This record gives sequence, structure tokens and C-alpha cells, in this order.
Amino acid sequence: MRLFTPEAMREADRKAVERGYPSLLLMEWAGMKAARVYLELFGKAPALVLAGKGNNGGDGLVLARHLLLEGVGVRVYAAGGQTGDALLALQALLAHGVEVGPLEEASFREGEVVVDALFGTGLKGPLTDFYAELVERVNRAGLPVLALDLPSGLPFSPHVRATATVAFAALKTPHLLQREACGKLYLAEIGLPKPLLEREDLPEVASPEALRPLLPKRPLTAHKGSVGRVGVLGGYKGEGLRYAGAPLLAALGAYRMGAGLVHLVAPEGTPLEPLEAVFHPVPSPTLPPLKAEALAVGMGGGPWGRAWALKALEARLPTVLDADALHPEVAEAYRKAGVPAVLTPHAGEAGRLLGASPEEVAKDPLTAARALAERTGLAVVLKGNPTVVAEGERLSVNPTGNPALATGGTGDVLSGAIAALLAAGLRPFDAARLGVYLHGLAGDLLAEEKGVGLLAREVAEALPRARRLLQEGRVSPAFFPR
Ligand SMILES: NC(=O)C1=CN([C@@H]2O[C@H](COP(=O)(O)OP(=O)(O)OC[C@H]3O[C@@H](n4cnc5c(N)ncnc54)[C@H](OP(=O)(O)O)[C@@H]3O)[C@@H](O)[C@H]2O)[C@H](O)CC1
Ligand SMILES: [K+]
Repeated sequence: MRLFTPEAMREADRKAVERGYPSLLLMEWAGMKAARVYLELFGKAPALVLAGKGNNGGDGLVLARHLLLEGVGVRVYAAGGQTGDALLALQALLAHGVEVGPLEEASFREGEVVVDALFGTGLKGPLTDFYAELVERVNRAGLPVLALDLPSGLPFSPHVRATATVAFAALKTPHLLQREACGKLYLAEIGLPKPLLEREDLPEVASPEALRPLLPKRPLTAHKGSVGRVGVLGGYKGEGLRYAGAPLLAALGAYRMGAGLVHLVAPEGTPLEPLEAVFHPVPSPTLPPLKAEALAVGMGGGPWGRAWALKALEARLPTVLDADALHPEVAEAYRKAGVPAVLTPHAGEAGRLLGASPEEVAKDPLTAARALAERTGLAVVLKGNPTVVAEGERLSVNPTGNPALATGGTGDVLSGAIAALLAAGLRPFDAARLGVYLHGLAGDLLAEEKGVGLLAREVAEALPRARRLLQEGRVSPAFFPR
């Protein structure tokens, strides 16, 4: 599944028509599928449909007709000046005897659900005047809002804040970068010829179908030395022990992602946990002899972070570099040595590596992740909402995860988990996108059970469940394709 820009989507639309596909069919499917989502979410609650004059409005007029046929009360207000398919959709609705009022007269009534069909991918700039006010009125009305294709106004402000959004044909960048405005996301297939959606040049949205084949197999003859051993190097012993738990959490993440054995190289005095690890207490950053296929480095390293990373480099093993190991000279040393590595910065750390502010990075994580991958020549996991994985030209946007994961130590668990996948033989880009996906899914499972207040170790503990769901093809998708 690819992440489209609104322009790329319009291009696909245009190409379908060039191939002879009747665009009215696309609109009919879009409106019909959106009506289905409406019924699923809001049952027979009456609808207030607000339709613009373009094709997004046309989708809304189709939806109104399908809701009417299902016995749902509809009040429809539309902009004037429809042409083409949108005009046909209007005529079809009028033929059913539905009154369509001018948008200027739209009013909100208690108990109604607003269908936002004002603007979709055709918006050319921020809304102003009448439409800016209308969008603010929608938001102030306090009614549930179902947005068609995109909450109107995105990617600019002001924009509608929807309860749910039905994306047509493919997800578009605002769906993931401005997810807050979209509410619950649905993806509706509307009959576009498949090849038009296969755009290798666009970022991938990580999907269960794409990731499942990457899961490391575990043969009957497996033993702890054959499924991937991980070395965790981190921690700091200076003014007191700071973040002493970080390397331990990475070790847990590695075990829970299926590592056969985890070596824990940490400062003397670090608690000897988890019991299953092989402990190497050291006075300062060193690389003791250990049998491993991958390393996770830097967690809780404080001022030792750089030293840990440069010592670890001597092993010449695939390595996850996190937190205090994230320095430009470290990245450069790994690139020069040709050692495969995965950098796992958050926006602040990525900003430090790129010479940009955290806000700039967070605003456009796709560009930032790509720039960092290009600059370092390494795989990059840019953690955030959404988390973006980049390597060379490839970009993967992760759909799993939720704000409950914003708690100390979850990043350490992720480092260990990715290292376990590297140790099992996955390439950096694949280990990164699979690790990120499962880590987010583990967080989603927990958030559903417990809400906010998770502990990082619980996220590690939920990894096997997430992995099994993916393995067995039972992940209920973040967006519901239908
Ligand atoms: N993906 C698909 O294959 C299909 C998508 N469909 C739906 O169509 C919309 C896109 O429809 P389009 O007609 O291209 O555009 P919109 O409906 O989003 O909006 C176009 C109108 O908006 C006006 N406009 C543009 N910018 C502004 C602005 N800043 N302020 C006010 N008005 C603005 C524009 O007017 P112009 O006079 O400037 O041209 C248009 O009138 C897509 O999102 C889907 O919902 C199809 O239904 C099925 C196939
Ligand atoms: K809309």
C-alpha cells in the first residue's frame, strides 16, 4: 500500500479516465462505501450533508442518496455550480425528491451527524472567508463528523476535525501526517484499476501483507544459537547510575522479539536482569568477547554513548544505534566502515543530526527521515506520530502505535526488538519496519486493554502476541479496507 499525495491521487484518477474507466463509477462507489461506513458508525442517526461544488461534494450527494435508500433522514446543503459527475450526482438525488438547500443556509441540529463533503484532494490553498467560517462552525457544533476523503481544509488550517474519515482509493499524506484531524480512519476501495495504485516511487504504508513474509521462520531444529543472538551495550556509571534500566529494557525487547540469547554489556552495578541474559559487567565502555549476530547500542549511555558506539563498531556486526549513541561522527564511522546500522532518533535527536529544530523535523518527518538516511547512508527510524523508516530511496510510514507508548523506556524496547530481527538475518530496512510495526501493534493491544499508563516492559511483554497476530494474519487493520 502506497501513501499518495493529493496530486498523485488526482493523477491516478485522471489515468483511470484516460483508460476509459467511467469516472462516475468511481464517484458512485466512493459515496456508496462512505454510506456503509456511516451506517456502521452512526446507525440510523439523521445526516446533515454539506457538499462543495467539486467531486468531493459529488461523493457527498451520492452518499445522501444511499443513506436515504437505507431509511436514514438526510438534510442536504450544497454549493451551487456543479458540473460533470457532481452534477449527475445532484440530479440523481433530486430525482429521489430530496430538497437541496444552499450551503449558506446550513444549520446544525442536535442528534445529527455532519457529513463533510466540502473539499477533498482538489483544495488548492487555505480556506478563507465563508468556507473558513463554515469549517469553524462545523467544529464548534459539537456533532459527530464523517469526513469524505479528507477533512475539508487539510493540509492547511482551518480544517474540519472529524470523528472519522473515509479515504477513497488510497491513503493520502494528510491522513497520516495530520491524523488527529481525521479521527478514525477508513480506507475504501472504489474500483480504481490496481496498477494505478502500484506506485513504487511513493512511500509505503507498512501493511500486514507486506510485513508478514519478513517474519523470521523458526524451524523445528532451532536452538538458542541458531535464531539470532543479540549484544546490548549501554548504560552509564558516573554521577550515580542514570537510566540503569535502559539496557535491561533493550534486552527484554530483544528476547521478546525472539532472540535466542542476549548478552548484556553494562556498567558494574547494573541490576542483573533479565535473569535470562548473559551478563558482562564492565567498568567503562568495552567490547568483551561475545557470540552475537547483532548489537543494540547506546541506551542510557549518557556521556558514554559515543564510546559505546565506537567500541561496538569493532565487532562489525549489524547494529542499532539509539539515544546517546546518536552522533554525527558515530554515524559517519559506521558508514565508512560499511557496517550495516539502524539509527533510531526521535525528532530532537534527528534535528541534532540534521542541524534542524525538532519542530521542523516533526512537521515533515518524511523529508527529514529521507534526508537523514541520505546524509548518513544508514537505515533510519524516525520515531514520532507517525514513525517513518527510511533507507536510500525507500520510505515506509508506520500505521501502528498510539500516544500510550509515550512513556520512558519504550524506545529502548524498540532498539532491542530491531536488533533481534537483525540478528535473525533481516536486512536493516526490513528489521526496522517490521520491528516498528510490531512494537506499535503491541502498544495498540495494550492501550485497548489498559488505556494510558503503560510500562515499557509491558510493551516488550506484548511483542509475542503482536507477532503471533501478524503471523496468523489476524491483525485487525488500523484502517478497515472494504
Ligand atoms: N480518488 C479518486 O479516484 C476519486 C476521487 N473523487 C473525489 O473527488 C475529490 C476531488 O475532487 P475535485 O473536484 O478535484 O476537488 P474538490 O472537490 O476537493 O474541490 C474542488 C473545488 O474546490 C475549489 N477550491 C480549491 N481550492 C479552494 C480554496 N482554497 N478555497 C475555496 N475553494 C477552493 C475549486 O474551485 P476552483 O474554482 O478553484 O476550481 C473546486 O471547485 C476527491 O477528494 C474525492 O472525494 C471522486 O469522486 C471519485 C474518484
Ligand atoms: K471532505
